[in-house]
Amino acid sequence: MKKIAVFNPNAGKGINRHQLSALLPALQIAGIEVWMTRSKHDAEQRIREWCVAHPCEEVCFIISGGDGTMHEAVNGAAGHKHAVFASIPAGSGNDFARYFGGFDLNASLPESLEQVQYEWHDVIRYEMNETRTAVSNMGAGFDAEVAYAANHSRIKKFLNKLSIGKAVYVVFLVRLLISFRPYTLELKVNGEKQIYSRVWFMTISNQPYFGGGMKIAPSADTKDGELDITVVHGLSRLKFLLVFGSVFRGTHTKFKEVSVIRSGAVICHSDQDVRVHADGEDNGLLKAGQSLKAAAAPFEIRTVNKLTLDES
Ligand SMILES: Nc1ncnc2c1ncn2[C@@H]1O[C@H](COP(=O)(O)OP(=O)(O)OP(=O)(O)O)[C@@H](O)[C@H]1O
Repeated sequence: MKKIAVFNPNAGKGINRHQLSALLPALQIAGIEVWMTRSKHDAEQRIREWCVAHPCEEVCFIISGGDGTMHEAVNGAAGHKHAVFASIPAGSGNDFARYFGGFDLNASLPESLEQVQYEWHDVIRYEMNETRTAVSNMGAGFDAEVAYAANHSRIKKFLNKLSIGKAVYVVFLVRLLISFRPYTLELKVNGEKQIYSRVWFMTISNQPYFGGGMKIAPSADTKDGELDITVVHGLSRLKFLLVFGSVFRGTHTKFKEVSVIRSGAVICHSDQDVRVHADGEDNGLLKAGQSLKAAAAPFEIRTVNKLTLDES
């Protein structure tokens, strides 16, 4: 199988920039083509071009970056049935690798990649301004605002260099806790309409983790053909902070203000403009009254089976 390793030098604290040059000869000897992304959207664009040029070729895209780079890769390869994805986690959050597994960027990488097996998983196919795919999760509201503010801040890079990149989220979490305006959300799920008021955020999950290790949807499973929808609503600012803290342990679902719904598809409407993310990447504003449609697309993605690798 053809193997292409895609490195995002901008991800996380920049380990790719520092470690890749030492590993390049080994990757080349192993016949692994290496691309370094040049800008945002470059990975998606180049993968799309490669897939169009090689419609029938089996290929493994080994993505070294964070969830945003994997999101781009999966969307670049959309429709190419012969693609497999592997992760070398190098981002700040790395929720893809936390669930699907990942490889270390070290001298044994080419050898490890020789032994892998693959598994099919569901993805989230969503439609807002265009039709796209999310691998791990997407959401609307407070969390998307925090991610947007953090990713557009100058201090993220600085904190990443100090290996405390996640601290930037705490800074903006506190700031937005004061200014965020909860919204009214209408969901169409399982043939029913449900309305939630004072919504802080809503996530649509394919797998349990989001936001860099928070277990927002503890029961989510990428092979059940269902989306796990979590709505956090009707809370004071103080209680929201308490519930948000409990997400790290996955105990938030005990609160009555946290609704969990499982459905194959969902249509969302908000009463005000609300920010949306997909795999932690900003997806713009869902305008008041605009539809966000999402559905589980069963067994649409093949990822490297890390467990098999560990056992071999
Ligand atoms: N060469 C590049 N220069 C600037 N930005 C890039 C480049 N290559 C990719 N990007 C962008 O960098 C952003 C951050 O990448 P990514 O999300 O993978 O890392 P992260 O934010 O550190 O990790 P995580 O999403 O897991 O928290 C993405 O939006 C991606 O599109």
